Amino acid sequence: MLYLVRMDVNIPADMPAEELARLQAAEREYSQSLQLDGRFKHLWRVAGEYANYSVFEVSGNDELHELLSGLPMFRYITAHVTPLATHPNAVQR
Ligand SMILES: O=C(O)C[C@H]1C=CC(=O)O1
Repeated sequence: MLYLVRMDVNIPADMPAEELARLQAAEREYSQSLQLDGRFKHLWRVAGEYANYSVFEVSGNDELHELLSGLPMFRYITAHVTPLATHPNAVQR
């Protein structure tokens, strides 16, 4: 199944810079491992916001939840999940 996920990231203003750098490095490593194994299909920054739109291809809700809750930044992320279905007018490429 395909899911569109908007993630809004809210890092506490008082988080020490070293802790933030460690968190961002862990996030990159985890995120890129999912991109490389093919389950994290797209990752786009929302221009001007600390937010992203992501597309995941996974077996279903449980696997999506497992991946999202594994994000090192999960506790600082508000995620809005939209399941995607096939549009009948979409040109198959
Ligand atoms: O948008 C962000 O920076 C948070 C995040 C979620 C996946 C990822 O690689 O970074």
